[in-house]
Amino acid sequence: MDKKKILIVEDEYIIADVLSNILETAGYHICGIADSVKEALQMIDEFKPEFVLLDIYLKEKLTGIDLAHRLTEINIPFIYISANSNQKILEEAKVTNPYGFVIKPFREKDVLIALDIAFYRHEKHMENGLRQSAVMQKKTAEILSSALDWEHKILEMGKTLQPYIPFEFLSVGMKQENEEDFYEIGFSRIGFDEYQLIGCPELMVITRRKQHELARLKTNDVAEVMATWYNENELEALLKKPSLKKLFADTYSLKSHLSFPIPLSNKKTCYFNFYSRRPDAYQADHLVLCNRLQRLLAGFMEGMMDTANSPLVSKLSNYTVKQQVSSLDQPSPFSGIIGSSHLLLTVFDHVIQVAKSSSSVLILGESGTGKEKIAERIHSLSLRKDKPFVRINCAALPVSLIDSELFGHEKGAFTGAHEKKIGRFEQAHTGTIFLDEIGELPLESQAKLLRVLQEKEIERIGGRTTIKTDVRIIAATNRNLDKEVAEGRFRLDLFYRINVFPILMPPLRERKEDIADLAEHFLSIYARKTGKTVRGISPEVLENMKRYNWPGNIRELENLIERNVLLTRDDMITNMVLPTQLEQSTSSAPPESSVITMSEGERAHILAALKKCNGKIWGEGGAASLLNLPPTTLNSKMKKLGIRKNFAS
Ligand SMILES: Nc1ncnc2c1ncn2[C@@H]1O[C@H](COP(=O)(O)OP(=O)(O)OP(=O)(O)O)[C@@H](O)[C@H]1O
Repeated sequence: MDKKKILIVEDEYIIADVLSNILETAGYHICGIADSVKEALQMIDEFKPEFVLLDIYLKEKLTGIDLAHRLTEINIPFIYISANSNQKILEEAKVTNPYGFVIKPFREKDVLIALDIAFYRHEKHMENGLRQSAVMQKKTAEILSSALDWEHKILEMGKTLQPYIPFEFLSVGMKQENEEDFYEIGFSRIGFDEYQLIGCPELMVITRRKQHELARLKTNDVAEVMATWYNENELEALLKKPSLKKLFADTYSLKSHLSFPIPLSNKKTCYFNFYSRRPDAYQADHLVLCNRLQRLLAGFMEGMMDTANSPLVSKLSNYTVKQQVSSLDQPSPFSGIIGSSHLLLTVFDHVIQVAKSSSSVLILGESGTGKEKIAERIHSLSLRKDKPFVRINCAALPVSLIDSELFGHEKGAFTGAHEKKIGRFEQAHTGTIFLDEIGELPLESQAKLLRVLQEKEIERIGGRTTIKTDVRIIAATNRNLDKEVAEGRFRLDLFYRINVFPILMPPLRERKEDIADLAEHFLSIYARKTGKTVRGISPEVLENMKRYNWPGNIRELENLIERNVLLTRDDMITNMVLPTQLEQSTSSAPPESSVITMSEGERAHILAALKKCNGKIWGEGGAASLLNLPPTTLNSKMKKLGIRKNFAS
């Protein structure tokens, strides 16, 4: 087997030497040791290392963080090895997306594990990258040969790019040589697969500007010569003076921007300008992608110029764009998952990006934000969709049963093991396992899980043989795993293994624009279930709902709508008591006229028990024993009723 080539960038000779010895002994080839960024760049040119170990402070002025940006551009993975634990530096280092971070002084084991994980993650990353290129090429050919009109062809191209370069607004045009050349077409994203075409006529209406004013504004746009990204502050600085970019940013509340100019073979330049409402949507990774896509997109745009009536080669005055909203006839892959906020659309893009690979996915987010729903969707969009999807809630299992539940046991393996048991991993063979609340997994089981992920085989408890398994892992947690790792409750190596592709579920309070759609969705479900005719929710109640903070997120909203559908005597919900208000009213005697539903009664009862036990659930003096319930049942009831573990609702 070829030895992997590693470059060490470290200015302390002794440390560099120790590292070099450790790595050579472990079977790596050290192709060089550089003590400054300048020397490192020369060695990279000469030796083409596959991996770089990087100290932060080096000889001369440039730091390891400066070099890291360059490494990302040329797609060489790296980890930092540094004594610096200053928060500001760590933050700056984190932005460069390293594959790991080892703090000095280090143990031999730390370095080797960090490298092993880094190679594994890079491989997954490359695998995704290669898949992306193949998908893009196929899609480009399909779009060019399709019967769509040119606007929709460009839109289709934008949609193909969306999972990799996210945007809420995309404008595509040609570099302008004079005002007459004005051509620009915009697409504003309004749903997962819905975009509004914004041509010049629409822009004139929306912004109340005349065509020549728009053309003049466009001459003020900075015309980048290479792909460049601007995050919030940089974009503000760029858009100080009036320009077309500024007009887009102001009109659509856009906060970051990636400009991607594409030189064509006829010496002209066209560009794809991406904008996002997130302040930091673009990073160095996107530049790498732009480099890779440049030829493909140039070919696409040249193909577009050959299309009959292409406005790319005629003047704007020759065409008008029909106002239209594009939506495909096929059902959305996210039907049933309600919302069109840009934060949720970003989640959808990530799902599309990762679903078809077999990479592990880590879904992070507060309780009730829809993590399980997303996990199911990743499975149903994957190539494993017809194979088992096995869910296991790590928090709901007593510690003593976790291993047998996950890996199974042989008959007689321990007292009470009367029968052989097939574990969840075996059940999930060729499919997906969803490890919900992975943050609750005890350290001992974490070690076993890590071994399963590394070796891809399991051993039943009491068994003598190993069993090969092919299982895709999706894990979820509402805990802050960074913090769990820092405090020693979660293994760093397991964290890196499962954190190959993180997806962050936004809390409902950060996407309040979705509240009305969600409320309507649950309203129609519960109206149907209860056989009641409830048509809607009054605008005042909706306003109130938007002001509320939703600590229990969508689950809480669902429960609340269920309760109100049951309680309402009208065909409209015109009065809704939000949980904070409800808590106050249930702690005193309920008003005589009000009806308390079963779940409200149950909720108040559980809250009272929790209060009495100071929030303790398990063991002696815990709420579970007071209520005479198994703790796992109490836990799931609390979840269903939107009661958090610290028993604040
Ligand atoms: N976008 C959505 N559209 C419709 N229903 C949703 C949406 N998101 C979540 N739900 C519903 O909200 C409830 C909670 O969702 P889910 O169980 O997926 O959350 P979770 O993040 O896994 O919660 P926990 O961490 O507590 O397990 C479920 O009934 C789910 O169907």
